[in-house]
Amino acid sequence: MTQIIQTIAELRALVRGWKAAGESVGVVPTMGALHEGHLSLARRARAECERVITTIFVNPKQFNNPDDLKKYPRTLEADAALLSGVPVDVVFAPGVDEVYPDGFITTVSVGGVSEPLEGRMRPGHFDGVATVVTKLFGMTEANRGYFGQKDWQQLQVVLRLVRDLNLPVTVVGCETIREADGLAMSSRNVRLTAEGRAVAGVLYAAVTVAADEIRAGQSDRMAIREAAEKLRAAGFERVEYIELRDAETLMPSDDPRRPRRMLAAAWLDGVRLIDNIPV
Ligand SMILES: Nc1ncnc2c1ncn2[C@@H]1O[C@H](COP(=O)(O)OP(=O)(O)OP(=O)(O)O)[C@@H](O)[C@H]1O
Ligand SMILES: CC(C)(CO)[C@@H](O)C(=O)[O-]
Ligand code: BAL
Repeated sequence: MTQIIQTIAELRALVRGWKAAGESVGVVPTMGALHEGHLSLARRARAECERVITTIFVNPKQFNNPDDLKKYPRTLEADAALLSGVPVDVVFAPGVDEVYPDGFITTVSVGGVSEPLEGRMRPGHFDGVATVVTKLFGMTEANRGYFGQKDWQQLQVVLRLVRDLNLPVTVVGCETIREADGLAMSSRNVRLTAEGRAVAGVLYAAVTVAADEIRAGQSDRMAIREAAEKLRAAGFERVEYIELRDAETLMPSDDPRRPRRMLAAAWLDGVRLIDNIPV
């Protein structure tokens, strides 16, 4: 049976019982509006941990754009129903005041890997993510934390955070789940118009071709320029970035011996889509 819990005190009491019985705990942090991508994380946690907590919290501290926060889909009942099908043990859905009570002043800020790409386009975003993820690890006492590769830079930030602060949690990066046309599943996809949705798969297709070309020896710049042109031709109104980076540090990389990643962000229909693939 999946239980919905909204207070930290109740969550702690439950976790204390599990830990006393020697059970392992997995946490799947989300902002709700769940889709198959989230459920794949929850199923992996279910397979690997004795107890599973999915957190649903639209974290105001990681939104640099107030309109984005206001428009973020909120579907708690439907989310809880999907999670009871996994099933997870607990849906932890605290209110904003529970997570950030009066007087809250601490910020966790990861340097380096937080700075480029998403960090540059969304100032303060990764401080908000690092702060809330640190709190969620503390509240849930999780042994394992599950994160999607769709948010590749976020995954690297969390890995760095856990290493730097010696947090007793293993971070598990899970494969990106895609729609049939390659579009990475994302809660924000519901905001696309039918016309936008029909061309959104071009983002994944264009970076896939660029990565193939780079592997075949074409210059990075040329391959990336072609990908950006394909997006504009398909109707994307703005390409924020398409970059080839070191997969771990997210710094520019022309060393093919290190794992590299192509990462992209582009606007379609007023919706900001992101994607990334290995090169
Ligand atoms: N398509 C996906 N495949 C795998 N993991 C995913 C996918 N989409 C989201 N996740 C992961 O689920 C977790 C929660 O993400 P979040 O609630 O922000 O959902 P989202 O769909 O990414 O929403 P957003 O529109 O904010 O990007 C994150 O670790 C994220 O990487
Ligand atoms: C990890 C996370 C739940 C922290 O708010 C969020 O950034 C997300 O949904 O990816
Ligand atoms: N999915 C990552 C969290 C965010 O976009 O705010």
